[in-house]
Amino acid sequence: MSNMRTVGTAARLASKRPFRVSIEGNIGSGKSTCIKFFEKFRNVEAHPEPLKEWRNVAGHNLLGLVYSEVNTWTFPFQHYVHLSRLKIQTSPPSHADITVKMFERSVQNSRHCFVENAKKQHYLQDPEYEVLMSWYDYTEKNLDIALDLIVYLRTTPQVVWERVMKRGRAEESEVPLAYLQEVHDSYENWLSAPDVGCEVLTIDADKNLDAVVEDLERYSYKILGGNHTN
Ligand SMILES: Nc1ncnc2c1ncn2[C@@H]1O[C@H](COP(=O)(O)OP(=O)(O)OP(=O)(O)O)[C@@H](O)[C@H]1O
Ligand SMILES: Nc1nc(=O)c2ncn([C@H]3C[C@H](O)[C@@H](CO)O3)c2[nH]1
Repeated sequence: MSNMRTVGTAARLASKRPFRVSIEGNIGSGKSTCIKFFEKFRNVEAHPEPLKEWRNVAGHNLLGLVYSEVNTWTFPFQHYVHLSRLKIQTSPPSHADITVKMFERSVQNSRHCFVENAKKQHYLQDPEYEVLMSWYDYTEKNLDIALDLIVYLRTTPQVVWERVMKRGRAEESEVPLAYLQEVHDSYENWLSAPDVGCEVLTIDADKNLDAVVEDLERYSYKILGGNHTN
């Protein structure tokens, strides 16, 4: 992991790219809420998840389709998620004094979390999985998508399921607790491994909003790259 981190840091220093932070967590864990908290900093460029894009791909709501027919639409949906995340993660900063680029989930998340789960649950056929892996391998070898920090909003499936049902996004209205358990387990497998490739700051996001905001405040120096030499 330290070598991966060195590579990432070296790439950042060489290209003087901003500090890259991915806000990670289950559906309904509070990522958008976290992004909104940091948007107020002038030197931060924050990117929420491109839901609008996923809901209108030449008039097709891919997000709705993947929830309605998961076996048919996971493969195309993961392709489009890859494209949209790649655009966010590799685009240059919007102006010169941006020193932190923050986004909701990442290319690494798709590969190590959602696509791994889709393979495990057979939402993807093996050949489809291998095609996606070829994309990820090429991307990681040829583009600088390295992350400097992951903020993991860790939750329990029951808590986020209640939030998702209360929030009431149309596409997610039928999401079973079991699916949130799958996504949770995929996150845990990914972020508890020794070779994530960057530091992981875990925050207990089961807590109420005020308590989580207090933690974001407490860790904001670190989340905004304070401990890294720019
Ligand atoms: N700590 C919290 N306590 C209670 N409710 C919360 C908390 N954090 C977020 N919420 C609420 O839960 C819902 C989900 O929050 P949010 O949209 O930030 O999650 P998210 O991680 O962005 O979800 P998704 O992955 O689906 O985009 C929202 O209605 C939000 O107001
Ligand atoms: N299948 C699948 N693969 C992904 O890579 C992925 N990334 C996000 N999402 C879903 C979760 C929320 O419903 C909604 C907003 O996070 O989009 C995904 N679903």
